[in-house]
Amino acid sequence: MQSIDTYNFSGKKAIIRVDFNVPLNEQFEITDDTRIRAAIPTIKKVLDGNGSAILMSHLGRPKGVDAKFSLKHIVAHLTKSIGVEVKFADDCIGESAKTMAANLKPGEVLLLENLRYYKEEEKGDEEFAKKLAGLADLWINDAFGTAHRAHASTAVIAKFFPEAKMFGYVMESELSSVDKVLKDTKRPLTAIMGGAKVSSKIEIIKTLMSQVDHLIIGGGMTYTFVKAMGGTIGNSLVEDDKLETAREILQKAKENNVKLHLATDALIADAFSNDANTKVCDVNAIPEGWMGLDVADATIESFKKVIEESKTILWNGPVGVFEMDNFAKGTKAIADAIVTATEKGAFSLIGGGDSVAAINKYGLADKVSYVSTGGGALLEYIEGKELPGVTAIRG
Ligand SMILES: Nc1ncnc2c1ncn2[C@@H]1O[C@H](COP(=O)(O)OP(=O)(O)O)[C@@H](O)[C@H]1O
Ligand SMILES: O=C(OP(=O)(O)O)[C@H](O)COP(=O)(O)O
Repeated sequence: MQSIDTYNFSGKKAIIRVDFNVPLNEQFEITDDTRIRAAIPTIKKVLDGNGSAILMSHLGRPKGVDAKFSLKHIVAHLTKSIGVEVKFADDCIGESAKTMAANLKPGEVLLLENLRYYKEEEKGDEEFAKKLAGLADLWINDAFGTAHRAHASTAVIAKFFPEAKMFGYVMESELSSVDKVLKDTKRPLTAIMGGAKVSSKIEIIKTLMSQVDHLIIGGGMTYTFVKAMGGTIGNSLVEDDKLETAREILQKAKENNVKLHLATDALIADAFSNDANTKVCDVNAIPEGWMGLDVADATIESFKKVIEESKTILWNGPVGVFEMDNFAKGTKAIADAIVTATEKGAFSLIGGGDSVAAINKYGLADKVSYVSTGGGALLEYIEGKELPGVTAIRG
C-alpha cells in the first residue's frame, strides 16, 4: 500500500476523490465548509511535493445535469481555502477536462464538475472510471463521507492504479480515530438518527439494532415509522417502500431489548417554508396538507433525558429542518443535551454533512468528543461493514 507521506509527487498529476458535498443556501453560498477544510492538508501535500491536484466530487443527488448542483459554486471558496487559484472544468470527463488536466502544471489545482451528472458514477461504470483515471498518474481517495458508496470514483477507479493509489489524510485520520473509539464503548450507547435520507439510513438502523441500548428516531426519519404503525402523517416526508423495514426495526427493538424512542409530538407546517403557518400536534395525527418539520416540546424533553443519561452517543441527522429558524429548536436542544452529556463524561460522536453544519451553527463543535465528515459512512464503519472506498485502497 502506498502512503501519502512517502510518495514522490514531483511532476505527477494526482486525481483526488474528495467529498465536497457541502450544504449550500438558496444563494448557493456554502453554509458549512468543514468538508473543504478537512481536505486541504491532502491537497497541499501534493502541491508542496511539486505535483498537481485534480479534484473530483459529487454535490447532492442530481438527476442528470442540473446547474443547482454545479461544483462551480464552490470554486471561489476553495481558491481562498487552498491559497491557489482553482481552475474549473465544466465536465468531469470529455475534451475540456482532458485538455485542462493535460495542461495542468506542478502546483496547480483543477476541480472537475459534479461526477453525478453522469449516471455511470453511481452505477460504478468501468468505462467512466477509466476516463477519470486517464486524467492522472495516481489516485488518492480522501472522501470518507462517500466511502460507503461503491461508485466509479470512490472504488472502481482503483483498478486503473494498482501501484499508485493511497488514502488521503481525511481517510487516514477518520479511520484511525473511529477505530480508537470503538475499542472501548461505554454503555448505555444511544444512537440518534434523523435527517432526510430515509431509504439509505433506515437500512443502517436495522443493523445498528444489535449494537445500541437506545435508539432515538427524529427528523424526517420519524414519519416512515409513524405511518408503519398506522399513524396519519399528512404531507410529511415518507418512504412508502420502507414501511416494512420500519416494522422490522420495531420488531427487532423488542427482540434485542433496545429502547426505541420515537417523537410523540411534532411542530407541523402548512408549507416547506420558514414563513409557513405552524402548530404543534400529536405525531400520529398530522392533518392532510400539513407536514412535520421539527420535534415539539414533549419529545424534546424525553429525548433530552435519554441523551443526558447516556455514556456513548452517536448522532447522525438533524431532528428538524434546522436550516429554517422556525424549525431549529429540536436540533439545537439535541446538540445542547449532547454537550451536557459530554461534560458529564460521555463520549459523543457526531457525523454527517448537515449534522456537523448544525453543531457548527451553534458553536458547539469543540464541546463534543468527535466530529466526523461522514454520516452514513461513519455509521456503516461502526457497524463493521467493509467500506468500498477503504477496500479499494487496502484490498
Ligand atoms: N422533518 C423533516 N422533514 C424534512 N426534512 C428534514 C426533517 N428533519 C430534518 N430534515 C432535513 O434532513 C437534512 C439532513 O439529512 P441527512 O443528509 O440525512 O443528514 P446528514 O447530512 O447529517 O447525514 C437536513 O437538510 C434537514 O433539513
Ligand atoms: O453527505 C454525504 O453523506 P451523509 O449525508 O451521510 O453525511 C455524502 O456526501 C454521501 O452522499 P450520498 O448519501 O448522496 O451518497
